[in-house]
Amino acid sequence: MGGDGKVFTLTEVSQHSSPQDCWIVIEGKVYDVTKFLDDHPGGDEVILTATGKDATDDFEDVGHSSTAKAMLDEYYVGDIDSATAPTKTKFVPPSKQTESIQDKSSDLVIKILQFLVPLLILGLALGIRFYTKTPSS
Ligand code: HEM
Repeated sequence: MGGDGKVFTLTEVSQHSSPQDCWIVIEGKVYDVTKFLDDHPGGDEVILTATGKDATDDFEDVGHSSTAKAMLDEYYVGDIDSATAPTKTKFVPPSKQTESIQDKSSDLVIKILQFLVPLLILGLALGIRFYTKTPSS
């Protein structure tokens, strides 16, 4: 890669967030995309909103082509100090796991309720019918 192995903090990178001076962080690498802004098929706006943070997810979510990924190299200026901007992608699996565990337990509560509520209504209806029934002789 064409970079000189510099390491930047997220604060340093955040200082380059304008159309005249625009850096973005993708997968732990810092790119100076100032010259690319006008040429970006997705427009400069989206790239500018992805500054000052780890833009990996934003970049990936678009489903950029391998051509787009290969273009990154040209703008590489250094790496991000991971202590200042932990790469989100590395932490997605565990957080997704806990999310789904939480989801599962609340799913279970909903399933139990979905089972119990009709039973309660049925019981109530039968109870009312039992107590209001005119005694037949
Ligand atoms: C240096 C960084 C980037 C490069 C080199 C790049 C390159 C490209 C290229 C070549 C395309 C055309 C489609 C393709 O080949 O996949 C594209 C489309 C697009 N890009 Fe990027 N991109 C960069 C960063 C970003 C970021 C950070 C975002 C969003 C926050 C973004 C959002 C989009 C969108 C929305 C399109 C779709 C445009 C359309 O289909 O009309 N790009 N980009």
